[in-house]
Amino acid sequence: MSAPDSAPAAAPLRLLLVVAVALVDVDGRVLVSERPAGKQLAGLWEFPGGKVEPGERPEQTLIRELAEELGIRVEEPCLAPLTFASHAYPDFHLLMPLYVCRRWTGTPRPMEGQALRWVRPKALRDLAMPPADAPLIPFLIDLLEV
Ligand SMILES: Nc1nc2c([nH]c(=O)n2[C@H]2C[C@H](O)[C@@H](COP(=O)(O)OP(=O)(O)OP(=O)(O)O)O2)c(=O)[nH]1
Repeated sequence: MSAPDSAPAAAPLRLLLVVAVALVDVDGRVLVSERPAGKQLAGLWEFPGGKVEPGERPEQTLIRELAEELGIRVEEPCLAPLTFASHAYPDFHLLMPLYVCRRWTGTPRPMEGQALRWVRPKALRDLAMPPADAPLIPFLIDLLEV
């Protein structure tokens, strides 16, 4: 058998399913959270959320993450799908549905010591966010900016 002419194809990137949410306040601002020092993408502002664990539905993941990260309670019918991110990082491919939520119980607070900010959707363009998040911003502007 002869050797192949071209180099072997690179191994496919592992697909990582992460779910995120834009919490929207009465003024139409969305909550972003700063990734802590020491983690990948540290210092960048992201939407609350996290990895979908085995056996979880994405909505269950969000409800769990919002309780853990922000100390708020969200009911599943209050999570409305908006769009998704599909982005190749060097070591994995991120698939990240983005939900919108306008109703929750409690006041979001930094349960893990992370910095939090409420920002207008247009102001997200000036914020340092993970590269996967940039294509999500126009959807939030269309939905929320008058
Ligand atoms: N929650 C969230 N994650 C995002 C966003 N944009 C983006 O690229 N990500 C990436 C960063 C991480 O690689 C992954 C989220 O994983 P994660 O927050 O559960 O995990 P992590 O990296 O903090 O690490 P760990 O929980 O395993 O310690 O998705 C976003 O807007 N929100």
